[in-house]
Amino acid sequence: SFIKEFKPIALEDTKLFKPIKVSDTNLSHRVVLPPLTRMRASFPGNVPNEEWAPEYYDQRSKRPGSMIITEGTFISPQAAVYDNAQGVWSDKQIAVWKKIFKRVRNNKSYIWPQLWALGRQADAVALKRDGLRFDSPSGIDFGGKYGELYKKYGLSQHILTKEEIKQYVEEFSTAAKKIIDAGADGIEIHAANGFLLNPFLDPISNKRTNEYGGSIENRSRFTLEVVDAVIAAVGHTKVGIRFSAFGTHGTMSGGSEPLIIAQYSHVIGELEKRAKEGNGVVYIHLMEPRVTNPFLLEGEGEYLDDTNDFAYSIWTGIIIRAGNLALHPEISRELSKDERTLLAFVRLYISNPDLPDRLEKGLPLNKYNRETFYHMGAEGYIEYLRYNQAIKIGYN
Ligand SMILES: COC(=O)/C=C(\C#N)c1ccc(F)cc1
Repeated sequence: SFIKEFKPIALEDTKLFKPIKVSDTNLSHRVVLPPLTRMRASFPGNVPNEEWAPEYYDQRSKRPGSMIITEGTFISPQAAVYDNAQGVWSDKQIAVWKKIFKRVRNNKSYIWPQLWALGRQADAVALKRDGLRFDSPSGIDFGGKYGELYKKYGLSQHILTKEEIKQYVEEFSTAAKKIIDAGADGIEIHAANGFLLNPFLDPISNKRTNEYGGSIENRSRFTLEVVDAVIAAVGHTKVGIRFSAFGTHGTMSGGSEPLIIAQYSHVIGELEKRAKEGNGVVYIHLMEPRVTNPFLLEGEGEYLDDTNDFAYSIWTGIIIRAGNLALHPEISRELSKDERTLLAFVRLYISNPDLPDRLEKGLPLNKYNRETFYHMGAEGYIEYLRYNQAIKIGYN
């Protein structure tokens, strides 16, 4: 059914529906599908769901010139400790990715897999079962539901050595090369939401005193080494990166850390320096402070004391902004006034495969069901209806 208590506003007169060139891609609109894990990959093997994933991405890229960033996608087995999320390291995985890319390309749209490594947020049961490392920057006890689970399984955090950090850098660049060679239009480095790179960026979790910690520059090093290695592997025109400066998911500081804007200003400044040398990433993708934790419900845990505006005075390229926007069209209208801003909508794009058309015309939106975000099933993945299909069966 449609969301009742929400009055859609047509955004067709905004820049959101003005074409924009993003690196080698020609977008016909600026509504982006950002990453959200869907837990439909098969285990063992972390293979994308061959039956449903091509359909899922085909449905959401139907409007030619759309930009899709995929569900988080693991770079290696050590990075991959959620059984039903997909990876890019094996031939079996690549074979299904090629099917996905073909469907999106047939729609004349573009797809950017998000490259992911779990670090501190790996699943304790799987870590124990597979005898994998529970990787972290400094082994700081971070409590929460994760903390208890790790203790229950007798897991202690492994403080990454410099060699292991280099290994991860290598895995990011190898994964990027593989997935670009398989036909992706670009890749997004996941440096957000408390996963591998994020705890290195955050003083709450990174207490290292060697070159990977102890200062804003040193906390940025791992992320920037990944950026440089991926750019060296696939070229700067195919690389984006996602940050959640104000995020608290995974027991990150969020806005309570006075240094957090300085920290991200430094990283983004380093990206801008590379751009000025003709070797910069294509875009930076920022989670809005309004959404501090993707698992909280609308309006819960909002952080409204700061904005991502700081990034605009540092980074001069494309900025993608994501965070509870579809239900705030007045905010989308405001943010889209900026010439280089793309807006990402994940929950409503999941339940509205034709979301760009609906936002353009101010059409009612299908409700989404959180229960099926992360659950193995076609329901909640490929069964949501396009507007005309919904009307035909009597949605109101
Ligand atoms: C893929 O990028 C993410 O940030 C994923 C998650 C977050 N936050 C995520 C989604 C579903 C889960 F079950 C665990 C983590």
